Amino acid sequence: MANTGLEVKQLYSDRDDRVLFADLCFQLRAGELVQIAGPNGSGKTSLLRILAGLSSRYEGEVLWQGKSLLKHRHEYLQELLYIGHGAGIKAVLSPLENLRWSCALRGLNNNDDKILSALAKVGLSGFEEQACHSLSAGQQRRVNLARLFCIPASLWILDEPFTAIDQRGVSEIERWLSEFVSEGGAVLLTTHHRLSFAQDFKVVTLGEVANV
Ligand SMILES: Nc1ncnc2c1ncn2[C@@H]1O[C@H](COP(=O)(O)OP(=O)(O)OP(=O)(O)O)[C@@H](O)[C@H]1O
Repeated sequence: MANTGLEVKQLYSDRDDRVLFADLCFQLRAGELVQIAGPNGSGKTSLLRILAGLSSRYEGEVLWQGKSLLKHRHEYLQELLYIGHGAGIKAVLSPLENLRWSCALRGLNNNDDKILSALAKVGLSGFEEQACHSLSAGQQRRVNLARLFCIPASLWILDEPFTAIDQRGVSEIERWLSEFVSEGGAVLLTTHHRLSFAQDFKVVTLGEVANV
């Protein structure tokens, strides 16, 4: 099959002599969502960073559309939208400026109409030109999430996308994920929240770590 999405084959990674995961195998196809689950410190963020092309601390293979991520990194990154668990925005810039910057990194210039409609979609109408440091934690998170709607991608990798988001916002994000998947997008995410998702989805659970 030509379009095989993301394939993780026999992935191994460790930190400070502690194995985070070994022989990890799973596949994420177009039109699917996979949740990476596991307790604090089990390696979810480490895995997502590897799959976002930000870390090479691993052994094994990661393929996108059947091609090695290592050999076709640039091509892969053009199709990927990664939102990490940090704020991911520059506090001194406004939402509009932050998103202009994100879009420009993908070669998308003169994209203000799309950016403004993305900001409206995430509930930030009226805050477009206010410095991000003066926004609430949830609003800052929403600035980051607005990237979903102004940067085209076929794979979303999202690390704790619901952090700091209110209850209504969580349902909205779940709906956005569901719509993206229905349109053939692929989503890989971590969350400690119990996902309420319209379609079936897979859960890949990373190993237990010390109980606290
Ligand atoms: N930059 C780093 N330097 C050293 N150790 C690190 C670093 N980043 C992560 N680790 C270690 O790797 C392990 C896995 O961390 P990771 O952030 O991937 O876990 P996680 O499953 O995402 O946790 P959480 O649910 O708390 O977000 C932890 O033991 C952590 O201490």
